[in-house]
Amino acid sequence: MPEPRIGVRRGGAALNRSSQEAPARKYVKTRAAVAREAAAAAAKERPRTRLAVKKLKQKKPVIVISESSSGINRVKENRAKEEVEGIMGDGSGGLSANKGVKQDDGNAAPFPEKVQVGGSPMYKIDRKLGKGGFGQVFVGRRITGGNERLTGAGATEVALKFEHRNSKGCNYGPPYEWQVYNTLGGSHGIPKVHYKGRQGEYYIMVMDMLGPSLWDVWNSSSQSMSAEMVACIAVESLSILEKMHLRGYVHGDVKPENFLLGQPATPQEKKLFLVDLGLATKWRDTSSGQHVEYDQRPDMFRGTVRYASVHAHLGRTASRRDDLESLAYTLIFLHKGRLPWQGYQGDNKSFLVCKKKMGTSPEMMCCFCPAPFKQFLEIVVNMKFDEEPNYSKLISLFDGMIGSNPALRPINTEGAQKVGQKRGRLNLEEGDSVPKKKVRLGVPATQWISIYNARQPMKQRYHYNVADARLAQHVERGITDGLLISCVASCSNLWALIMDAGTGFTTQVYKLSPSFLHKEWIMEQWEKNFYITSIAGANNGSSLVVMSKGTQYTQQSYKVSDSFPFKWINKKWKEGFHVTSMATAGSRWGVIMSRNSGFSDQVVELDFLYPSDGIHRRWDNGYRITATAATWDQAALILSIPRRRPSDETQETLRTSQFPSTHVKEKWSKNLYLACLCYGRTVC
Ligand SMILES: Nc1ncnc2c1ncn2[C@@H]1O[C@H](COP(=O)(O)OP(=O)(O)OP(=O)(O)O)[C@@H](O)[C@H]1O
Repeated sequence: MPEPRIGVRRGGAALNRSSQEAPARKYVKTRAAVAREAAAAAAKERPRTRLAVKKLKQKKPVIVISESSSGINRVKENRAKEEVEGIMGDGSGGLSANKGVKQDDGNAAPFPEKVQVGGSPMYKIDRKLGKGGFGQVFVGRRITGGNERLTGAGATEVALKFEHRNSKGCNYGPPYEWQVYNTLGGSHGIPKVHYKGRQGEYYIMVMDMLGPSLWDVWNSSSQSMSAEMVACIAVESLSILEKMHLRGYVHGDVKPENFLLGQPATPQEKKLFLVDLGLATKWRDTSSGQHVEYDQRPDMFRGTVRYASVHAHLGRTASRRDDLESLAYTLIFLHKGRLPWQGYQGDNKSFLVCKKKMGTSPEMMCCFCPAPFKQFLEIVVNMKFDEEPNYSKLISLFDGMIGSNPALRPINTEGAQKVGQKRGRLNLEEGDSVPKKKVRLGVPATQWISIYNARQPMKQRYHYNVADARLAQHVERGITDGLLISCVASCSNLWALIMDAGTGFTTQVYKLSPSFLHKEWIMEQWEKNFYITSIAGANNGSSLVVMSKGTQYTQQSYKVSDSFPFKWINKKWKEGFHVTSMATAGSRWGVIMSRNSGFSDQVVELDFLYPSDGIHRRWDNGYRITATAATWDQAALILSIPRRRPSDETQETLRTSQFPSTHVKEKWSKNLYLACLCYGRTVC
C-alpha cells in the first residue's frame, strides 16, 4: 500500500569523526551576524505565535505546592490551581507526529453526478482515479462545450479533485493547494489547473488528466524498477524540482505516489508530472527574495514518514534539501523495492524511522545500487539549510546511466536535457575541492558536550568521575572555599561537578537519589524557597538535584518523560516559563522550567547528532546555549536570548570523548568558563 502522509495544510556540519575530539566551535560576531540580528530584531516587531511571555506581577510570594496527576509545580503566587501543568512520565512531545489531521471523507456528503465550476464546461463524474488523505480524484467527462481535444481546458476528459469543505485543509476557505497551483500549475512537470470553484459541499479543481503513478508502475512491475528507468526518473524529477524551487517553493511530500506519468497511449505517456501541492511551502520570501528563517519545532511533522527527510522528522523549517532527500529515498525505494525502515508500527513510529534513517550509512542504504545512488544520497543529506542545490551536478550523476538515444528512454528527460544544454554538464569533481564534512556516518558515538561562556575572572572548579560516596567531600570543600554548584552531569554512572564563585546563589542544598527525580524532596525544598538550579541523571536511573536560594525564579515546574517533551515545553513557554535545567537518565528526559528566568525568548535544537548548523544559525540570531542534555540517541540544546545582554557574548562549545579537563584550563586562561555540560549522543 502507498505510505500515508501526515500533515496540516496551510499551513551543521557536525563531526566527520567518530568519537574523536572536536575542535572548539566559537561564536564570533561578524558584520553579517550583526545585520542578521538587526533583521531579526525588526522581525520581532511582527506578531509572533512562538512565545507570548506574559509579565507577571511580582506579588509577595505565597507558596503553594501543588501536585496533581498532571504535574509537579511550585507555585509562588495565589494562582496555584490554574497553574498546575505537566504530566510526569506521560511521554508526550518528542518526535510525535501531527496525527489525526487527515480526513477520511468516507461518510461525507455524496459526490455530485455533474460538475460545473468557475466557468468550466459541464462534466459528468466517471471512475475514481485515486484517493489521498485530503482529496479524492475522479475522471470528469465533458458533456457541454469544448472540442474533441485530449488535453487543455476543453479536453473531453479531465481530472476532478474534490475536497470536502469541512476537511481540515479547508478551515479557512478553499484548499491551500489552489494557491500553489495558481503559481506553479502548467510549469514544467506540474499539471495545469483549468478551473476551480465550490459546488455544494465540495471544493473542486479541474485539472489535466494524467496516467499511473510511479508507485502504480513499480507495483505492477514486480515491485522493482531497472536502474536505467530510475536514473531517467532521477534526471527528470530533478529538473521538475529545480523549476519548482526556482519559483520559490519546496514540494514537501516527494514520494512515488506523487509522481504521475502522462495518460497511456498519448504523446504524454512517458512524461513525468509531480502532483499534490498541498504541503508545498515557500523556501524564499516573495517580497524580500531572502531565504525563509530557520526554525525547529520538534513536534511538527509534515509529510510521509517513509520518505520524509530527517530534518522534516525533527520539525525543521522545510527547505530545498528536504525535497532532494525525499527524492533520494524515493529512487532507492523504486530500485531496491524496500527501505530499511519499513515495517515500524506504533506511536513512536516516526521517532524509530528517523533514528533508523540517521543510523543507516549511505553505503548500507545503497548496497546493490549503482554508484550514483550513494553519491546522490551523500550529497543531499549533507546539505545545509539554505544551501543552493547544484542541480546540474546532481543530474550529471545519473546521466551516465541513461542510454544516449532520448527516443528509447523509458521516461522523457526533456526538461533536464534543456537544463543540461543551457549550462553544459558539470564535471563531477567540480566544486568538490573543499570536501564537505559528512553528517551521517552510520557509526553512532557518544561524547561530552561542554559549553563555555565569557565571564569576568572568577574561581571555577571541576570534578569528574565522582562516585556517589565522594560527592559530599567535594561539595563541602567547595563551599568552604566560597564556591557553589553551578552545573552537574553524569557519565557511566559517575558524576561531574562544576563549582564556582559566580552563581549569585546564597545557599544551596543537593540530593542524590536512586530515582529520577525525587519528588518529595524537591517539594520539601520548594516549600523552603529553594529552586532547582541544576540536575543530572545517571544511566542507572539515579539523579543528582541541586536546589538554591538567591535565584530570580518566581515559579518552577518540572517534567520527566520518555521522549523529549517539546509539547510540554511549548505549552509552558506560552505561560511565561523557560527551560532552566535539563538532564537525562538512560533514555528518560527531565526538564525544569522556571518563571522569571531572565530570558526573553528560547528555542530548542534536538537531533540524533550534535546539531552544528542549527546552533550556528541560532547564534547568529542572538541566542546562546543555556542548557544541554543527551541520551544515547539524541542531543538536545536549549538556546535563549537573555533579557540583559552580557557585554561579551562569546560562547564556545567542545565535543570530546574524554572529560575536557585540559581544555577547561585553556578556556579559563581566556576567561571562558564552563556553563553547561552533558554526555551523550553527538555523532550518528
Ligand atoms: N491529475 C491527475 N490525473 C490522474 N490521477 C490523479 C491526478 N491527480 C491526482 N491523481 C490521483 O489521485 C491520487 C490522490 O491525489 P492527491 O495526491 O493530489 O490527493 P491528496 O489527498 O492530496 O493525497 P495525499 O494523501 O498524498 O496528500 C494520486 O495519488 C493519483 O493517483
